[in-house]
Amino acid sequence: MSFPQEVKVGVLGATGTVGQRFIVLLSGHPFFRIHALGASSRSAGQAYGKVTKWKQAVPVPKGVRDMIVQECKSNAFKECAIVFSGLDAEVAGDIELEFRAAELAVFSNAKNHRRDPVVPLIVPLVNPSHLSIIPHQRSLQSPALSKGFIVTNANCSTTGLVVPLAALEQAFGPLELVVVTTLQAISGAGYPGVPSLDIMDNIVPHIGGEEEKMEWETSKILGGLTDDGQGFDLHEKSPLRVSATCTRVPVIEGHTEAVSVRFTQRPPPSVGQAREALEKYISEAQQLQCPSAPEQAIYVHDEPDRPQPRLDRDFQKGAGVNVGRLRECKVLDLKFVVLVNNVNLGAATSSIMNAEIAVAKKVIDV
Ligand SMILES: NC(=O)C1=CN([C@@H]2O[C@H](COP(=O)(O)OP(=O)(O)OC[C@H]3O[C@@H](n4cnc5c(N)ncnc54)[C@H](OP(=O)(O)O)[C@@H]3O)[C@@H](O)[C@H]2O)C=CC1
Ligand SMILES: N[C@@H](CC(=O)OP(=O)(O)O)C(=O)O
Repeated sequence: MSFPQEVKVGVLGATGTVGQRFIVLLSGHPFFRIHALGASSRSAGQAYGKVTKWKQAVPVPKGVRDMIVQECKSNAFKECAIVFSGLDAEVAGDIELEFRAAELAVFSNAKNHRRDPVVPLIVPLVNPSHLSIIPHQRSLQSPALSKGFIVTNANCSTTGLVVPLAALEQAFGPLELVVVTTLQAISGAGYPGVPSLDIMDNIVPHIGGEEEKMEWETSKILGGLTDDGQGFDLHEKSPLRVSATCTRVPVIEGHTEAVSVRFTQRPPPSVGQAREALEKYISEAQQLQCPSAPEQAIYVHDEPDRPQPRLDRDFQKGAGVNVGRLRECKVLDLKFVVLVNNVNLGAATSSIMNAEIAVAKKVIDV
């Protein structure tokens, strides 16, 4: 696969937790070049390095430190072929619509447009085929667009869940039931996020709206397109029931999830068969040789005490999914533990990989 030499990109919400990870990843990217940065009026007009409460483990990249942060208005981003959004969901909806209307390709982390019937919700290691709805999305705008569109990536916990589920469905047919309990890192709540007095020495057994997102998004991602290619079938030919419990734990980065699944296929696959299917799973992002794709989409740990967030969240630059403790479930069929880096594959890495796939598939003309 040959990629272009240089593609100008912008980052909205550049000062936030996800925005900062975008900056780190894009600064070392082989062909995406950071051209414009946007945030709120509190930050606009000031140098990025001065206004950002930088929390990454590497210094602010030199080329970005002195860039002036813009207001999130499309005019300041018109030279960008791609705009990544790490905007607060309070404002992301309208800003992203304005950018799309200005013929910009928007790759968003925010939840606002995920349920839109013509906006693809793409986890790059699972369903890049959903990009094929974009011409229809453009045709529905008034006036119809030739370049602009919105692609969203999923909730960070959903992202970690659907990769092993996709591998199991590909090998053994539709799943029927999924029960998942998450232990989510505090970075998932942005900065400054959860007060230290709430999370130290504690577990908070509720994250507003999170369980509903996991239960709904999973079917859109694992389902296909409708027969006319103009909508999503939401896995409706074989309805998938998902029950999620989401908790916040005192971990800085990396969401852990305990998952049990039941297959429609009887008898269900054995532990050994499932292990092989998970390990052999190859995503389209890998086949297209996207630079941000992991070498292995799912790494299966055999040690009984892995995956662990502190040890495994940066494996493969946080671009793959860790699975461990694969075993029989005495209530459903199989159970296992997932670890996903919520800020990388759960957010910035997925957006970047989605954009790489869109470039590779020529959805974006660069
Ligand atoms: N953190 C995570 O693990 C994940 C987050 N997400 C989603 O990604 C998005 C960003 O999350 P996160 O980085 O954690 O959030 P943060 O709160 O850390 O950052 C929010 C960003 O939005 C900007 N912003 C706030 N208000 C406005 C406004 N009125 N106009 C323009 N920009 C504004 C902020 O700019 P300023 O600094 O100027 O205020 C900041 O850059 C959210 O939608 C979140 O739900 C998705 C998956 C995972
Ligand atoms: N709610 C997630 C992060 C997030 O912002 O999710 P979403 O993009 O679905 O709103 C967490 O707390 O870990």
